[in-house]
Amino acid sequence: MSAVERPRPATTPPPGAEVPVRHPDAPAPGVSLGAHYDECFGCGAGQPHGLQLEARAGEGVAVTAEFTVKPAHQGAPGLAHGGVLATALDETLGSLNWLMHVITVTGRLETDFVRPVPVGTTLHLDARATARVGRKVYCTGTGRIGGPDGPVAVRADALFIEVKVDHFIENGREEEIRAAMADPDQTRRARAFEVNP
Ligand SMILES: CCCCCCCC(=O)SCCNC(=O)CCNC(=O)[C@H](O)C(C)(C)COP(=O)(O)OP(=O)(O)OC[C@H]1O[C@@H](n2cnc3c(N)ncnc32)[C@H](O)[C@@H]1OP(=O)(O)O
Repeated sequence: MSAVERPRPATTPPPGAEVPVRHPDAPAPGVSLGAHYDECFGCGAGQPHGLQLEARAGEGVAVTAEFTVKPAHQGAPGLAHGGVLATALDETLGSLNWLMHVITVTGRLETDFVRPVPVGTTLHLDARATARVGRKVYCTGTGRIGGPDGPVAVRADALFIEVKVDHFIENGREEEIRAAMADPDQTRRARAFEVNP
């Protein structure tokens, strides 16, 4: 099949796609996004073996984040599990929705594992939204070791799909949904589902 006939990858925006727009109420560059949900495996403090990833707003629709690989995150001896690294990228990319004030879920996540990541390493992540088409948000991200400008260890392109809050309410387990909705803190309640207050 020639390059002309080859179908465009699902994570590559089509020509003429809209440029993602930062919401006027998005956190200022440098501001920590905090955890969107305490029990989130990616960012919540309530998950002792979770990634406890910390993201902060960047310029435009971009974020940076750090995650330190713990012994609980191993695949091969002394090395991070690839699925955990993909989770770190998924979480970082997912946090872009907070800057656009849309609710999205991951539809597709294409990950390249470029270098092994030893336990104890801090992965420096960055992500940005590149395009929007209807409910589809295209984004890309990298994870570097040795510092924010260090060599790339993992990278991903992803397609997130905008959903209504019903996506979580109708599909989530009832006890967690009830608890999250009963949270007296309005921002925390909203952010559990990534709904903007
Ligand atoms: C800070 C927040 C961090 C959050 C943590 C990180 C994010 C996550 O991990 S979210 C959890 C993982 N993801 C999920 O559980 C999602 C499960 N999937 C679903 O619920 C559904 O398949 C969903 C909602 C993505 C799409 O379903 P639905 O709403 O019916 O949309 P559908 O009409 O099928 O698709 C909409 C468009 O997206 C495209 N699309 C949907 N899924 C994919 C996919 N996997 N690959 C490529 N394209 C896709 C469709 O082709 C369609 O495109 P077009 O508009 O051009 O026809």
